[in-house]
Order: sequence, then structure tokens, then C-alpha cells
Amino acid sequence: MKIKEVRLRHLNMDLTAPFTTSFGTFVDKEFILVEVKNEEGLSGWAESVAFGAPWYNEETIKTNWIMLEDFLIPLVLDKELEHPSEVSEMFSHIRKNNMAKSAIEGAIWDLYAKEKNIPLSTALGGELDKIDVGISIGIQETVADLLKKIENGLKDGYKRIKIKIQPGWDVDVIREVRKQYPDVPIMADANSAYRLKDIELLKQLDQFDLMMIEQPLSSDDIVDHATLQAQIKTPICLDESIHSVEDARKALELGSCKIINIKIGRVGGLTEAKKIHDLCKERNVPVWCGGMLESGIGRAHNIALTTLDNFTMPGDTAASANYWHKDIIQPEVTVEDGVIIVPTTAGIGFKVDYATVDEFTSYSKRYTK
Ligand SMILES: O=C(O)CCC(=O)c1ccccc1C(=O)O
Ligand SMILES: [Mg+2]
Repeated sequence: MKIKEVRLRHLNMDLTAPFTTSFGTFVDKEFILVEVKNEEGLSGWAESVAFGAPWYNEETIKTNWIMLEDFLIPLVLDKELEHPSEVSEMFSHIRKNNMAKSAIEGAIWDLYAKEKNIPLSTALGGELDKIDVGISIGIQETVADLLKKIENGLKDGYKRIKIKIQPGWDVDVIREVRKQYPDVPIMADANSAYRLKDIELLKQLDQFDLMMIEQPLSSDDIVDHATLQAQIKTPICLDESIHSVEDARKALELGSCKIINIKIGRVGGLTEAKKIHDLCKERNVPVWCGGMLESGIGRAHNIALTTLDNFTMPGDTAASANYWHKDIIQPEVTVEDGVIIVPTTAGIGFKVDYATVDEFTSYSKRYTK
């Protein structure tokens, strides 16, 4: 396989509703779409999940664009590749910038699967033909608004409800939700909003039988999380703190978490994501696939990854319509009874809708050797 051309596009898509986390509110999603082409003009696609501002991690759309243009694209253009797993090796001397790396690595995985005429899920070694998904609900203005969103999510069939929390929107809110829904699988995601000094408050969450609490403490911490996990019953799931299979190994060895949220972008690509999956499987630690408000292209990658058999908990890959007025793939991602049917056609398994891509593209650039 040889990459003869790379095209970067900058897109901006309006969300159907604002999405609020402890670190900020999204009303739209700006992102970079990566298209790689081989000698026959076949295209592979992926997106960067970096946000416009460095809220979730240190990367942004602009830092990703620069990393891609100055370092990552030149490393892959016109190189003979046997397998996409070589890409993360080629990038290994470049520190961090995982979302930028993942964006081009993912596009190469898609192209590889298309060249082989197999689904991306199969190329990754995934075997599930359908996957379970849940929904992530942002911080709302009122508890009534939250209960309404949960009702809609359950009506749509989602298999678990994730509730974003932050100081001031936590124990009392979850109590109300539990009162209304005593048996629904519920989890909370704090996006690093607490510190160990909040331990008494976090202990109170134990009474609600949550599936897990996601990333309660600092985004760069695995030490305090271990202290916290030893003192609460609710399983901790790490998101922001895990950037690699090595981070996962250390967190598991310290007892910092009992579950890991795998996000392809956060860990630098599909190859590393699979390694984390494999390590967790070996250690009987369940994983699930997180989301970054992706367009259909990122969503398709998440679906493919989730077909690996240790993705035993519902992920955040909700339907396209949960986020977008119109998605950039055909067909859009749909969810029925909390299940997504895994596509069986080559690569990501969804057609890229060029006209809609163009509609949302503000600028683009083409790279050749
Ligand atoms: O629905 C999704 O795509 C995931 C929503 C979500 O929880 C999220 C959205 C933006 C940034 C971080 C997170 C997160 O999982 O922490
Ligand atoms: Mg999270």
C-alpha cells in the first residue's frame, strides 16, 4: 500500500442541541477530516477528534493541522506500507499529539480494509455483528430537563444512560434520577472535575448503584484515583488519564480503575486502541468505546473497534441524529433497541457523502510528495 495523496478538510457542523460537560459547552463541532488516497485513487477516511479549544486534552484543531502538515503527512506520503499497524511505529519518535496521529492512522486503516475488500471491523479482528450502545447526556439547566432527556434516551432504546456531573450537579441530581429510574443502568462522568479532597462527596455516590464513575479526578492522574478506588465501591472508569497501553497497564497495576473507556483519538489510533483492548481482556477488565461528538466518519471507526470481543459494556456511539441535523455519511448511523448493526461492506462501511462534506467544509488542502 502506498499513500500518494492526503487531503485535509476543516469542517464545522452544528449540534442539534448544546452539549455541556464540566469543562465547557459545545454548540457545534469543528474538526479535521483526513482523506488518504492510494495509487488507484481509492480513498480512506478518518477524522481528528481534537476540539477547537484545549479543554479535554492539550490538542486543538490547529495544533493537529500543524502536526499533520509538518510531521505526520510527510512520514507516510509515498512510503511502502504492508499493514496499518506500521504507522504507529513510524510515529513513535514523535511525542504525544495522539489525536493528530490517530486521524491519519485511522484513514490508512480504512484504506487498507478497502484495498483488501473487507470491513474495517474484520481488519481489526472484530467478530461482533452488532454492538450495544448507550447515550451520554450533558449537564442540563434543571433536573426536569435531565429527566426528560433520559426519558427520550430510554424511549430510543439506549442500553445505558451516562450523566455528566460536576460540583453542584452531582449527588442530588443522581438521587432524583434514581428515584425516577430505580433499575436503569446509569453511570456518571465527571471529566476530571473533582479532587481527593472531595472524597466524602464521591463516597455518597456509592448508594446509587452506578455502573461506574468515569474520570472523577485530574486528567493526568492515576495515583489519586487508586486512593479513591480503594475507598469507594463504585468502579472507577478512566478516560482522560489513559493515553497508551502502558498507561493502561500502570493504572491497572496501581488499582486506579476497574474499567477503561477507549477512545481511538486519545490513545493515538486503532493499533494502540486494540492493544489496550487486548491487555484489558487478558486481565479481565471490561472496556467500552467512548465518544467525542464525532461525525459519521469517526462514528464508523468507533463501531468497527467495538466489534472486538472485550467491548462488553455499551459505548457512547449514539445515532447520527442524536448529534446532527445531517451527517456526512450514507446511510447515517442508526440505533434500534440500543443496538447498531455493524456494516459488512469494505472499510468503514458507510459511503462518504461528498456534497454534504463540501457543504460543511470551510477550507481544505491537498498534500503530495
Ligand atoms: O456522545 C459522545 O460522543 C460522547 C460524549 C461525551 O461524554 C464527551 C463529549 C465530549 C468530550 C468528552 C466526552 C467524554 O466522554 O468525556
Ligand atoms: Mg469521559
